[in-house]
Amino acid sequence: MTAIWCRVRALPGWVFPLAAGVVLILLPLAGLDFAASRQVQLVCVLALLVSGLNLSLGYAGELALGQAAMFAAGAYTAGLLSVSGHTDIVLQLVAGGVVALAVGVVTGIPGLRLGHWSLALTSFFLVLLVPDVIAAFGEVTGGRSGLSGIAEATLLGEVLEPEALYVVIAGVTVLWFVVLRNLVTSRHGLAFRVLKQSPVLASSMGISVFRMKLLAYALGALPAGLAGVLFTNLDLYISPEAFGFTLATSVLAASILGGSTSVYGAFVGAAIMQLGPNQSTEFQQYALLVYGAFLVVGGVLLSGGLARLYWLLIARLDRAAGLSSARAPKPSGGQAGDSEDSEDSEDSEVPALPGRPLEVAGVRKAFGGNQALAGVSLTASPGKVTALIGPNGSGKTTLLNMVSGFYRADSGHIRIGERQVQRLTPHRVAREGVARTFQTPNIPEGLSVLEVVISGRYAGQRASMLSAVLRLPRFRRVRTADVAEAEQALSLVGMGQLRDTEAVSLPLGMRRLLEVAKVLVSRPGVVLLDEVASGLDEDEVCRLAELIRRISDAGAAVVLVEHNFRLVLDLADEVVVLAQGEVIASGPPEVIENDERVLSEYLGVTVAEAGEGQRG
Ligand SMILES: Nc1ncnc2c1ncn2[C@@H]1O[C@H](COP(=O)(O)OP(=O)(O)OP(=O)(O)O)[C@@H](O)[C@H]1O
Repeated sequence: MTAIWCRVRALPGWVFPLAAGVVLILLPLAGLDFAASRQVQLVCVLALLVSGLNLSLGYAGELALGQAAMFAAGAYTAGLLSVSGHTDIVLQLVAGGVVALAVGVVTGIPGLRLGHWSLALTSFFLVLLVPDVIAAFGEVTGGRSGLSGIAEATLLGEVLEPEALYVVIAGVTVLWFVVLRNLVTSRHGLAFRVLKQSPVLASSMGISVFRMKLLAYALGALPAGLAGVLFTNLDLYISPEAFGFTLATSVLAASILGGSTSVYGAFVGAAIMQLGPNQSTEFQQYALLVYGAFLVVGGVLLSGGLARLYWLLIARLDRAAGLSSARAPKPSGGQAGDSEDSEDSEDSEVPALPGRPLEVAGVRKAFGGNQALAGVSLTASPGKVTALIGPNGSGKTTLLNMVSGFYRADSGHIRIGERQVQRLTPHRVAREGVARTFQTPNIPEGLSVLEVVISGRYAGQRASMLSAVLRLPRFRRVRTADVAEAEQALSLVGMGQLRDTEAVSLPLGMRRLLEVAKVLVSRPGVVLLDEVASGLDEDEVCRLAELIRRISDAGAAVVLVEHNFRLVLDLADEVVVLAQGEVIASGPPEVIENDERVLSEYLGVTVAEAGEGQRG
């Protein structure tokens, strides 16, 4: 039994879904009657809708109920094309997909621009409006009594018989799931997962939060539009009631049930919803009530949906068979890399970094009446470590947040090389070559150590979504480079053997080193390290110090915010001391460690006491 399980697990992850897809397409050969065939086709239609929602809700973390509106857009596009004599299914699928995409973009932009819950609210109102909009254009759409006179679809001039239509519906569904699987297991899927958990982290890595969320929402419109076209050709009649709030809630319920962060969970959730409750006419009367109760209870009790239960079961079987769960594929179905664990190597080279000078001039920032920075100036040069020290609340983190674009300066300038960056958004600053760590390590859940490091390369190395979806050579080249560079960076921080471990499970010290490895693979020109040594044991501090030195030797301008005075004195080329938002001293470490004001304000000792301390 164990041997069989090990063999099954050794197969590539895509084998089983592909086999299931082939079975789905060939199902009529098993002698499906008309009713059963119709149900399977309705499952496909619902699964397309649910997978679109999963993309924005599960992957980009944006609750958007607009799928019903995009479904309607696809359905009415197909219906209207058909009544005007354009029955070709390919033409309808292209047109329905494009119109749904347009609806997604047009409704997504204002919702996402406003931020917070705005997309959820705008898409909610959009769904409420759909029946009224269809009714308002009654002369074209048939109004509340529906659009009839839809002719059977054709392909290359031939009418599609029911069996052929089945193959088209199942085929489009399988194709879309292949596309979705390829997308979410690519570096774009990784970027979506980072974005969902921490937009701050994502933007500090050069990912445009707005663009990525819009992309997920608009891309999710595509399967909804296709589903609409297929639904129209299945029923040959459409009316506004089919696209209302009840449908939107059933899509959301199926998404939560199957697991919104799962590709295939969308199909399972849709199948259960379609073959279960949606069958009963009695249920239809109370559908909204039941969906609502299900969302509340299911959302709490079944976190991660059936997909999570599935992965827990797989992990248990893996353990029973003696397989390391760390090597098991992630819930999204993807393996981050295929190569063997690398040996740690203290001798691994830090690649040359495109260092750029950072210049902060007269920067002021107030939070209400609290003047956090009162005209701070400093310069960090490439190839040098510039330490920023000062008592708690003196403004160090605020300054890092200003440089990386999270706060806007009230006045003053910040330059990276020749470029003024004080008005740029965080992801644009990151694209200017600024990489940073956070005071509390910001590591997304559910990512392996290797995936976390790979995510650091997202903004620097471009491979289009199309190349990811079609698995073009460019995608494979970038993926190979992603894995190789991430492994090299991990070996530099001495964590090569941990590449498949879940990153959030690491102790604090290792999470800090992991952040440094992630920073490194982004090939930064300016590196901002916010208290990276805190929580590290002595060994780790030594390894970190060595690493920081090598990063600056490789050419980067390093700004080190640190409370460990000894580390600062050992490592820094230049020290800038802040107190109450002002620079009270700056210079080489040997000057700073004897500066009376620094010793009294920062360390609370006199020069004589400090000297005794060092002698002791
Ligand atoms: N988002 C914010 N809103 C309001 N006040 C803030 C904000 N961020 C920082 N401050 C205030 O600005 C001042 C400087 O804080 P900052 O975190 O930059 O200090 P720090 O030197 O990094 O301190 P620590 O060493 O404790 O991290 C503090 O008085 C803090 O309360």
